[in-house]
Amino acid sequence: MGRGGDVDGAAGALRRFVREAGGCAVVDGGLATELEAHGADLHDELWSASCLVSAPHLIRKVHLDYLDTGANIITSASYQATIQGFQARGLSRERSEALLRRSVHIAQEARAIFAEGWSKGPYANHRSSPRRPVLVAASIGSYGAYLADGSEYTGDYGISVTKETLKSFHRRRLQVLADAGPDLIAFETIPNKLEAQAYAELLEENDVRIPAWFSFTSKDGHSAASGDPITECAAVADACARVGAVGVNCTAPRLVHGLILSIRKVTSKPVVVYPNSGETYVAETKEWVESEGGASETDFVSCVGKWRQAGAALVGGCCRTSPATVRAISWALRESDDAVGGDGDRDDFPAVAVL
Ligand SMILES: C[S+](C)CC[C@H](N)C(=O)O
Ligand SMILES: N[C@@H](CCS)C(=O)O
Ligand SMILES: [Zn+2]
Repeated sequence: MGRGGDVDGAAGALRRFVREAGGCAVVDGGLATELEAHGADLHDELWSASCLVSAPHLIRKVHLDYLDTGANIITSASYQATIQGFQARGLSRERSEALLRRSVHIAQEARAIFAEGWSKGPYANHRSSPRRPVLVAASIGSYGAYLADGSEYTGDYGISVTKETLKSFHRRRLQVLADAGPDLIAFETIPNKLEAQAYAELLEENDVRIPAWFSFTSKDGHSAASGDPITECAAVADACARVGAVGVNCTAPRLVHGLILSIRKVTSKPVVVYPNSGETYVAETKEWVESEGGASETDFVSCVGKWRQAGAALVGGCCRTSPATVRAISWALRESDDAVGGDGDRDDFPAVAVL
């Protein structure tokens, strides 16, 4: 990824990847959700990052399950992994940084195991084997994730938190994760414009050469969780050449279509959407409860073709979605591909590609 003049660098790289993935790339589903489904207890300030210490093998298994069900992008277990959060638990700075790097390496190991399985499989030497490219995204959860109070769904950090606060909070973590060698950096559940601005400045100042995506949360379909218009938030991402895709995650499925249309008004970068199940998160108990008018997983997958038509180029799931959701998304995209006369490249035969 070039600096300065290479203005379409990150977006161009993502566009090429999406094309290679068959016209729409499949993002994995909820990582924390699936860790819990396998018995992990995430009632902890570190949430899913606690598994980096207690159950790295489980993280690798969940990544593999998402690869097995069709994901083109797997997202590391670093969403709530922060140096500050680990240090608050008595870990040294060195150990905290090692855990951040480990989150990326676990995902890379899963990809290697997956590719190895296929290379020994019945299609290994098939001349016409189609390819399934796979990228590892390093997750960076918002400041609200670290606060562990659900503020990634409100954007309410208090007036004492400035752009500089956010930059100094994220700076070293971003550098450590970038140095671990992921293919992408996924800035997830961004609840306000201020944090997007902080990330954009950090990407430039730290000269991060790995393509990023900015993914916001929304509760109303028009604005980020804080109330900042989604068009203004997406415009921050659009203005940063190091951002390759813009979108929303951990947002109710019923809001996604309108959000795609709004985002497309201010950017031509690929749009990424990976909604949650439509349920509501209760931070005090760290449990999910049914929302009024919430969509079920089935409703969500039936919308995938429409989201693609609206311009989504990367589609997956967030909290309360599973490998079954990802399998269904993958199939839905294949169907929509057929409907729009796509090139039919989507398949079950993987090959590893790096941007
Ligand atoms: C995306 S939310 C469900 C992550 C967990 C939250 N930051 C918490 O610690 O409660
Ligand atoms: N990548 C994270 C996002 C949480 S909102 C996860 O799936 O657990
Ligand atoms: Zn989520």
